[in-house]
Amino acid sequence: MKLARLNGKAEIFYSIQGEGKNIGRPSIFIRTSLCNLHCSWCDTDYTWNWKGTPFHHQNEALPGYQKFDKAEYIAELSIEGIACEVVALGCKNIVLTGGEPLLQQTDLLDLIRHLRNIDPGYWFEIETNGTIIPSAKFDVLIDQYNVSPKLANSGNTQRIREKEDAYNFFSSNAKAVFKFVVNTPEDMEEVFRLIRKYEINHNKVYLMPEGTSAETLKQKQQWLIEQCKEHHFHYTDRLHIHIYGNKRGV
Ligand SMILES: Nc1nc2[nH]cc(C(=O)O)c2c(=O)[nH]1
Ligand code: SF4
Ligand SMILES: [Mg+2]
Repeated sequence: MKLARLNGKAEIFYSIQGEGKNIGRPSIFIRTSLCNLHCSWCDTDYTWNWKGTPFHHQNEALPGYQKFDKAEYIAELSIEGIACEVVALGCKNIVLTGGEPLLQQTDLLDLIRHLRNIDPGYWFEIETNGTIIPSAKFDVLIDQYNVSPKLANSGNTQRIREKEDAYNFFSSNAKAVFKFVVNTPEDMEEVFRLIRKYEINHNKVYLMPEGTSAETLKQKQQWLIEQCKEHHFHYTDRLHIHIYGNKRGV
């Protein structure tokens, strides 16, 4: 399957879950390549912003930014190869992320089965943008969906970012929690519209500030926490940014 490539190696790393419901929990991250969305602030643009594509990313404003060479930034690995690295890292909590990992759900299904054959105690959570419905076979094997639906602030059109069937699937799935990436107070109007439309329980909602530096996260913390208190949402920070900064593979 196609994983993101980091320093010549597939991006599989051992860290702590930095966001959401399981924040702070030691976890192995498996980062798939490819995404069906193109968020302007995406911190993993090396999984989709290929040379020759028309997509825009905010880093294009920075001097020296270049779109990515697809062949260079994708690592093709076998299920056995990935499992071998995971076993060597020795942790049983696995975070499947991307990119959009559900684009490769057939391969992920094989990977989950393979690892559970080795040890039934493996835990699998998946970070998804909530636009793709998992198959019934995939659904029975996954332990938790961390659904991060994208808002207008991502730069994606509503048609591609808001898939009604997928929203309805996740909002009625007991294993799903929702993580909204919020940039300005104005974004909250859209969050409320989505929560009402898809009848998402406030107790399953996490609000996370957008940002790839401790300073940016801090600036948005105060008013976001007030929103959480008022509407009974959870606040989630991005712990790995505070600990490691905006680095890959952490
Ligand atoms: N430590 C850490 N926690 C994370 N939670 C979600 C991540 C992601 O990139 O999907 C992520 C990540 O990249 N690193
Ligand atoms: S959905 Fe996630 S991986 Fe895809 S472009 Fe947006 S932030 Fe990046
Ligand atoms: Mg990340």
